[in-house]
Amino acid sequence: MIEIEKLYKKYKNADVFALEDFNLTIKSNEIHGVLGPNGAGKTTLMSILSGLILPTSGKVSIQGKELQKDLNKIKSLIGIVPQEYALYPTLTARENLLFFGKIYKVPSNILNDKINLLAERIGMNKFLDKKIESFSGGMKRRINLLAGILHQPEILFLDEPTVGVDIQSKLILLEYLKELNQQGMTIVYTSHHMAEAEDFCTRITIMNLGKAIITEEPKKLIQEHNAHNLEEVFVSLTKLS
Ligand SMILES: Nc1ncnc2c1ncn2[C@@H]1O[C@H](COP(=O)(O)OP(=O)(O)OP(=O)(O)O)[C@@H](O)[C@H]1O
Repeated sequence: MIEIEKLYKKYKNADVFALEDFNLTIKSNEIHGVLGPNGAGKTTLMSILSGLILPTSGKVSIQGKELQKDLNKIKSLIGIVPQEYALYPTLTARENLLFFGKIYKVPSNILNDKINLLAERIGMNKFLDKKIESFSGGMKRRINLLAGILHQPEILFLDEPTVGVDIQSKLILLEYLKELNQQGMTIVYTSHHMAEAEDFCTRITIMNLGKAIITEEPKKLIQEHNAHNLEEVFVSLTKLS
């Protein structure tokens, strides 16, 4: 479970808060979508939850551990798949994954087998010994995902994992993420694709201007707003006033 209370973030030299009185509880085993227009604060939130940047104030606890106090313990419980590729282009996919496996302290006697197994699951086993620079966007995203889950985290943070991805890679990614969720992984993801989020997420939070506007199951939200789909609800709740 992730508990976020009264979270504020103001970047140096910024005039406004990127996050302002942000409160949210993400339950275990959810696929939780964090949705919002450009600049809403999604990446800022994900970066704080992943321990990459510090909040200005507020409290975050992950699996009962306070983020600022127990960051090292929390880091072994979480996986991070950032918006930008975290991969070294001149190394092969396998070399990249070996590197991430070592950082996350995956035992070296099982690391290579694990890489083979996971790569096979997402259709990348034939490409493991090819350099990242030769990969399409979808292939990079698939390897990027494996880099974030090699250590079997309890919670996975994904920032726009399907951007620049062809439909085949997208389906493979989403199907595999659902499978990981069924095996017990909590998934927190950001996206601008409302149709994708509607189908993929068990609950979503719509945020705007640094604040959480609403948290609900997509179907309930659509019903409650008498809308046809999530996009309609999203547009009406984030309208510029
Ligand atoms: N490093 C930074 N320094 C100063 N301001 C920043 C920085 N990063 C983000 N911001 C500001 O914080 C606010 C929230 O940005 P953030 O990137 O978290 O939004 P987002 O919802 O992820 O947007 P997008 O959908 O475009 O990725 C914006 O006003 C942005 O300009």
